[in-house]
Amino acid sequence: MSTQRAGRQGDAPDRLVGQITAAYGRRYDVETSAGVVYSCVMRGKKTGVACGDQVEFLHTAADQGVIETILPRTSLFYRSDAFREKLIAANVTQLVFVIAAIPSFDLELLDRCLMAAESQDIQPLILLNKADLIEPSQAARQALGVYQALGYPLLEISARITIEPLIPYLSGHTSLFAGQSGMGKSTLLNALIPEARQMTAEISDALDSGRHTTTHARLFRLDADSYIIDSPGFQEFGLHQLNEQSLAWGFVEFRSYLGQCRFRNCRHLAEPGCAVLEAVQAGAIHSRRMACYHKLLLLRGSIKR
Ligand SMILES: Nc1nc2c(ncn2[C@@H]2O[C@H](COP(=O)(O)OP(=O)(O)OP(=O)(O)O)[C@@H](O)[C@H]2O)c(=O)[nH]1
Ligand SMILES: [Zn+2]
Repeated sequence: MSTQRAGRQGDAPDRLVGQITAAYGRRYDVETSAGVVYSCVMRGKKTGVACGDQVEFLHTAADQGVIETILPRTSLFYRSDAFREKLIAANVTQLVFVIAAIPSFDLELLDRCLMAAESQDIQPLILLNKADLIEPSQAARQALGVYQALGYPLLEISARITIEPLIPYLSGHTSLFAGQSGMGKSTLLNALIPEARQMTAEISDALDSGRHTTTHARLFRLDADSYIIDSPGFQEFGLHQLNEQSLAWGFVEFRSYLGQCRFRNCRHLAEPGCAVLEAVQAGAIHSRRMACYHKLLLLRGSIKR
């Protein structure tokens, strides 16, 4: 990715198009197809722009701009609770969910990220990092077998040893790297894109955060048609944006049973003749996944307990 900055181009503000390559605070780096980077803010008090978004902006001064319009997106990966939305990345085609045996991982976060990806037609890839930790990885591999059986690709890797096996999976995609803190996202990214380490340090310095860790989403070019968006680690992932139907649809193994229940408006809780519950009883749907669905309904306030 070029780090060339914009120069002054006359008095009348030009209207330009570019892509958000970094989102920090209320400032955004926007890169044009010519590889020029502008530091932009949103017009007025508007928010709602994410790393990866294509935007129209006015070139106001030197390397500065004001974002006027967010162009239509192909996808938006985000989380939300009852009060606010946290946009993570736009226009991604693949979610690379990074997980590792150590520190301990939370499968519910994986379930939730899969929901968010499924609802936006983003293709998931589960990346089990730290495969060099042989014993602990054994247990993780077993736990992740459930997802493999659902058809989700699972790749084992050790970022410390080599990231070579990951490269073919990234080709032609805009991949979002997401996961809990400490799973090795930064190590992976630094191995894939050596200048990423420097950029993370620069942002930390600019924000005076004193921590050289991923605090904001950032887009990197891997090759001519492959991009990576790195995102800060998270410990929770709300899905308030998804209604009951979208939640049920997000569990891929429910899909063939949806529409088969006795009641058309079945919520798959305890209704008689529920095809999804019958599939759980028959062992065709994992009870932990069903429990996760019920918990998500409970959190939405859709069911009372
Ligand atoms: N054994 C082993 N350790 C690894 C591997 N990859 C990363 N680590 C270690 O795991 C720790 C966390 O790695 P990071 O790359 O900082 O993790 P992160 O997911 O970016 O964490 P945040 O920046 O907090 O989101 C570091 O001590 C790494 O050296 C690996 O393949 N094997
Ligand atoms: Zn049902």
